[in-house]
Amino acid sequence: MITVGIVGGTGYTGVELLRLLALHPGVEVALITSRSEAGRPVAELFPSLRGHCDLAFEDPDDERLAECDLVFFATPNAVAMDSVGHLLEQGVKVVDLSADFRLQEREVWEHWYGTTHTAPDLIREAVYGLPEINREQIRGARLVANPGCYATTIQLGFLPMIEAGVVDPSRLIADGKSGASGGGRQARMGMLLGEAGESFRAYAASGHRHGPEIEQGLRMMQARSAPQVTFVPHLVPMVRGIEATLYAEISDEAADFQAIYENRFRDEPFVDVMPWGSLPETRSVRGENTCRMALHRQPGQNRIIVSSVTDNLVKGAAGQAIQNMNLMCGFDEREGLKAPALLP
Ligand SMILES: NC(=O)C1=CN([C@@H]2O[C@H](COP(=O)(O)OP(=O)(O)OC[C@H]3O[C@@H](n4cnc5c(N)ncnc54)[C@H](OP(=O)(O)O)[C@@H]3O)[C@@H](O)[C@H]2O)C=CC1
Ligand SMILES: CC(=O)N[C@@H](CCC(=O)OP(=O)(O)O)C(=O)O
Repeated sequence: MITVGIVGGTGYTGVELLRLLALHPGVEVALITSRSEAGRPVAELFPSLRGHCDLAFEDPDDERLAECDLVFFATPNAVAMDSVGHLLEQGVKVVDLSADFRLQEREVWEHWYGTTHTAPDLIREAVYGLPEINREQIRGARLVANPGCYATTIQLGFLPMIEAGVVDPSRLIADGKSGASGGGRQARMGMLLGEAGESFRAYAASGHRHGPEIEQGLRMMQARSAPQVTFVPHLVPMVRGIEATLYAEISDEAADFQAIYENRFRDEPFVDVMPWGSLPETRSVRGENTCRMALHRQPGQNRIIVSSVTDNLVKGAAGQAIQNMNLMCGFDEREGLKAPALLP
């Protein structure tokens, strides 16, 4: 049994960690932080956790966190970096759901996140937490940078064709759509029902911070030339889910893409390749730690198309964080993550 702490327990990914960890037989959640709700019982704010969690929120305190075996940071960007060094020194493992340790180049991180990195020495140590490409490094890591939700959905969708070298990595397109929970639980005008409901729009079309994260991930997959991805996200008036439609130009006409994808992910517990021509839906992964995808090609065209879906709060965040914790702490990778999707 290990003890874990969650920093940011009132946010969408924090409460999703609580929901999933309630069913994990090897984990005791020992403390949950919130500055705005300190002192309030967790199950009072989230009645779905009545009977599963008898803790009250407490103010974040590094000394208290240092009593845990592992700490999840489910906090906005640029928060974890101030505490991680101290926790690692105290022998605590860390999974950071924010972006603080995802980008290996400090200057690139500072450009996209608009602030100075306060723990640059830890950037090199952090392991990018996409188990499908980094499983062995994650097992030995003290600090895991959990990938972004779009980045997970898009990197997994491109992974087999990039590794196999059967497309041009410099001409990739990723058309992403996310539900509103991807933007977090804090109040924002653009996320109000009256603003985002009954409507559909692109955002960050001139550059999103997951763009460099996706390209860095594709470089780890051994792209033969520098990968370039045109990524445009969209906000969909639903709560959970991401669908990414990916386009790549085929460089090897003899390649059997369906076989490449099925072989690459055959032993992956959390990636599902559907039959050729299928259309995965976000609701097929709602609440589930799965990335589900399917391949298409239009007649007479040299583009391969992949439709890839995840639940942004599960495989895109809390589920993947628990998958990483399982690897770091020697549990079965699937522990606590076996439940199928919620339908309808
Ligand atoms: N939502 C999603 O789909 C995904 C989110 N992520 C990333 O995960 C992280 C959490 O996201 P999400 O759950 O949506 O965020 P929310 O905005 O919903 O929640 C943020 C949480 O952090 C706490 N918090 C805020 N500021 C601080 C601070 N300075 N110190 C300590 N705690 C703080 C808040 O509580 P309080 O203010 O009361 O302390 C709250 O509990 C973000 O970095 C996000 O980018 C990654 C993948 C997907
Ligand atoms: C709908 C919506 O706003 N989605 C978020 C998803 C990104 C996210 O959560 O990623 P980080 O972990 O890098 O912050 C966004 O586009 O900013």
